Amino acid sequence: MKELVIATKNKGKIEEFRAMLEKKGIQVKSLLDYPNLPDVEETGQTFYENAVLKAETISQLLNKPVVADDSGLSIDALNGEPGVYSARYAGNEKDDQKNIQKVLKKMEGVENRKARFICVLAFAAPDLETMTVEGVCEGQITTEPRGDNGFGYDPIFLVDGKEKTMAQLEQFEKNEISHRAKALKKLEKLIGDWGEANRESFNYK
Ligand SMILES: O=c1[nH]c(=O)c2ncn([C@@H]3O[C@H](COP(=O)(O)OP(=O)(O)OP(=O)(O)O)[C@@H](O)[C@H]3O)c2[nH]1
Ligand SMILES: [Mg+2]
Repeated sequence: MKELVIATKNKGKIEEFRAMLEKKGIQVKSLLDYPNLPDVEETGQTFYENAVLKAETISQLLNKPVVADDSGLSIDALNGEPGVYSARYAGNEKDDQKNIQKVLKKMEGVENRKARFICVLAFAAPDLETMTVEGVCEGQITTEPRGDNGFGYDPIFLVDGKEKTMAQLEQFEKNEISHRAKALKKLEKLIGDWGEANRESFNYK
């Protein structure tokens, strides 16, 4: 089986990449499989900068092809917050419940609830120019959490065109419409079939 390293420690992301890629014969590894690697500090101002930083740093350290995901929630009425700070919006402990409560508090009484999830994927490989793609999923912020699936802000994100929050969708349904799924589809178009990417230049094992 071919393998692909996703430069993330986020278990929610890892699960989604596994579900989307393993059915194509790609075994997904994550930074949890490489516990000795240093943390990559997300110093960028944009999803693009952070995704490229994570992908290139880890690809250089492992000398392998690596995909990194930098993603977040952008709320119109909050001028795009929490944005690149989505994971740490309510503090460095990256607590999903605290992040949700902070958003709901800021959105109290706010009429315009329009928001979107954004996912930028960067693909870096030895001797290859790094590629980036973006996927967007539009929706509305609810007034209270609903549903137990997914991770992050999923329970307060009502997906446009569905009468459910992202956390009320089954994983396979989220993986049909999510920002991450859309970005991955674009990346697959750029790379071609992951099997095709299994060339020496990509150093797949
Ligand atoms: O409800 C959600 N459904 C999603 O599908 C989703 N995708 C991203 N997010 C939020 O944005 C942060 C990413 O920040 P992020 O890209 O820096 O990742 P992270 O720090 O969690 O892990 P890593 O990949 O950097 O190791 C996450 O923690 C979440 O709060 C999501 N929330
Ligand atoms: Mg992060």
